[in-house]
Amino acid sequence: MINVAIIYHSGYGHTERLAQSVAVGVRDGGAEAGLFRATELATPQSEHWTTLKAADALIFGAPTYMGAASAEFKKFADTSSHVWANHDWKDKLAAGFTNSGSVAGDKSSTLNQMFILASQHGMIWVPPAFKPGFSKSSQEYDTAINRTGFYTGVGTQSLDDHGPDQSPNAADLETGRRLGERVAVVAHRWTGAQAA
Ligand SMILES: Cc1cc2nc3c(=O)[nH]c(=O)nc-3n(C[C@H](O)[C@H](O)[C@H](O)COP(=O)(O)O)c2cc1C
Repeated sequence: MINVAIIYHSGYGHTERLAQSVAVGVRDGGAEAGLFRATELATPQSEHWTTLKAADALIFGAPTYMGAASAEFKKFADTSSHVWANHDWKDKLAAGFTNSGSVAGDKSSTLNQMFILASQHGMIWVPPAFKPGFSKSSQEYDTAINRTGFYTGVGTQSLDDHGPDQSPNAADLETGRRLGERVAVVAHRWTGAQAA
């Protein structure tokens, strides 16, 4: 069975909600989903590195803090240099998601960081391939899929005065779910495995 690992950080829970939706999508795509906190992968001694080595795809997730992935996610990325040395992740699929308070908020920087991390590992990047859902007067910002209009990965918006039980909204969570589903579907094509 295809195995997809989602490695994420979330300081206040909003990105964690998104990560959970991405995991639902992976399962909807017929694959197994594992959720891993980046803080549990802060040292090379973590047992989770073995699990990641066996995965078919890795999906990276982090909040955008000060125009970049959070420091905890960056710590995980830096620690991954020990598997970079062995090319453990070469030819695995990769994708990314981020959440932040502003509509834009420099989320592109975080998604580019994840794309570069994947490229340094020799991974194959899977963009969401969703059209921007809010670019016509007939569309509603609050209900649009990919309402923030990113192509590199999924970028959602949570309101700073709302808790993770309220925000990101249903459309953003659905956008994350679709990313997980897409990665699972592409992983089946890439590996030739049958969907479960
Ligand atoms: C230290 C810090 C820096 C932040 N920087 C940004 C930023 O650059 N752009 C933005 O849109 N929001 C920014 N925010 C808002 C967060 O992205 C937002 O609160 C998000 O929901 C946090 O996700 P989390 O709950 O998963 O930690 C920042 C928040 C914090 C705490």
